[in-house]
Amino acid sequence: MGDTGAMTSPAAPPRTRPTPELRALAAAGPRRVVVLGSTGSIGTQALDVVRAARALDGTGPFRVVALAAGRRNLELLAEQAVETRAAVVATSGDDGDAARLARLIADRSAAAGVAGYRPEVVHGPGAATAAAAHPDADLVLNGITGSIGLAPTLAALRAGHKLALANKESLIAGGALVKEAAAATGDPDALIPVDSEHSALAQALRGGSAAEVDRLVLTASGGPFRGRTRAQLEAVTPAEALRHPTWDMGPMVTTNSATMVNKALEVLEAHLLFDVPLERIDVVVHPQSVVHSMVQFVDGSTLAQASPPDMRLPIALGLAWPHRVPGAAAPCDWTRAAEWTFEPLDPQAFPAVDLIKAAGERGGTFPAVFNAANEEAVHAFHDGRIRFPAIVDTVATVLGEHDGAGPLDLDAVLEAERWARRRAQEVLAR
Ligand SMILES: NC(=O)C1=CN([C@@H]2O[C@H](COP(=O)(O)OP(=O)(O)OC[C@H]3O[C@@H](n4cnc5c(N)ncnc54)[C@H](OP(=O)(O)O)[C@@H]3O)[C@@H](O)[C@H]2O)C=CC1
Ligand SMILES: CC(=O)[C@@H](O)[C@H](O)COP(=O)(O)O
Ligand SMILES: [Mn+2]
Repeated sequence: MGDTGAMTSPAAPPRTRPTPELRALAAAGPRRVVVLGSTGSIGTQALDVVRAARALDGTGPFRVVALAAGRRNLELLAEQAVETRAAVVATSGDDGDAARLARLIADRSAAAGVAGYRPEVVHGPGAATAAAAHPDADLVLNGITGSIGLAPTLAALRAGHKLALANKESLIAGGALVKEAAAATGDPDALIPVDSEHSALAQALRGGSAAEVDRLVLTASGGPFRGRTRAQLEAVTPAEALRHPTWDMGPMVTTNSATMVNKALEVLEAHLLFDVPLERIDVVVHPQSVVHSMVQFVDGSTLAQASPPDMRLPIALGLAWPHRVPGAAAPCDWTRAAEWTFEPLDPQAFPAVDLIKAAGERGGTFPAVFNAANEEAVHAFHDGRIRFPAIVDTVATVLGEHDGAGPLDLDAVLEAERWARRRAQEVLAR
């Protein structure tokens, strides 16, 4: 067997020089960026990208104008604020959290010799949404987890900003609402995928016209339980579900990878982003996570995007789109033997992809219900209240009871989500 590990382990990205495109981006004034979910996996890697890009030429193509996070890691949020000198720092926490955050920022800025730095600290459930609409921003990176990211997603687009979207749940729940908000900006590049598969697809789609696209093929690592039967999945533990074979991510997306709900969400995400019908979107299991997805064209040609698993690449491309950031991540080492394998998904053990295709065909609020029920079930699994297969079973039960008729507006989505969460809790308690 080839040495797959050597090709896939993220090494330090190579040091390099800015391209003329990136210089032009910086010369036009750096892209002013809001990072939502800055203390999480996507958020911290986004700040790595900003820092590394600055090191390319001393100034850099990005400037952080606002940061937003929850309330769990105010120390890190304060540290990030002092490093980036963001004008606005948002926490979803309460008055006490905001006061503590302001104190942490004051202490750290004094220690860093920038005692005069006093950002506006905003807090509460609407804080990330306010940050997303910051008037000085050009681009918002949404790295929040869950459909709680929908309001910030809509706020960013409605403020006319570009949206680099990692928070796939907001596109799933908001669907046409998010697409309409993106279209209303008048910017064909308003909605930029950051999810690795969709970044790969966006890159491969540069290889032909929309009419020349035959199928989209999303790769899936298969997660920690690849090859298990449904019966074997009954005994798996939360700790095992959090042991992703190739990516280091937050707990929700990691658990979703284990159930294949992540791939299900991504199939619908691809349909919404690229307007390819669901029946022409496939999933293939590729355990090495080096080929991030593929576009098959009508002439039989397939274009794939390949790189060792490292989110800094799609994040950097998302921040600079349509330009590439030199040295964003290490490339494949083509001088060493490697093996890439592909195998079909087992729909009996992992029915989530089939389930979302049916929900996507029904449209309306069905996808929002799928996601909301899943979020509740994932928490129940980690609390030890249900076994692993019950996560997707719960989603199926709640979807089966949903009446999604009616126009799709924000109120309808929020009401459907509330219903789905309530109903999921009842099903989970059985
Ligand atoms: N991680 C990855 O490699 C990938 C992630 N994604 C997607 O990106 C999104 C983020 O994932 P990931 O970074 O792994 O998740 P994490 O759990 O690591 O991070 C989530 C971030 O969101 C913040 N947050 C939570 N609630 C709020 C709120 N109400 N307002 C503002 N911020 C909030 C958290 O802050 P706090 O810590 O204070 O709670 C944290 O900063 C998900 O949608 C995921 O599916 C997609 C592809 C790859
Ligand atoms: C890195 C990324 O984009 C994740 O969404 C990843 O795809 C998860 O891996 P799975 O292929 O196991 O879902
Ligand atoms: Mn992905």
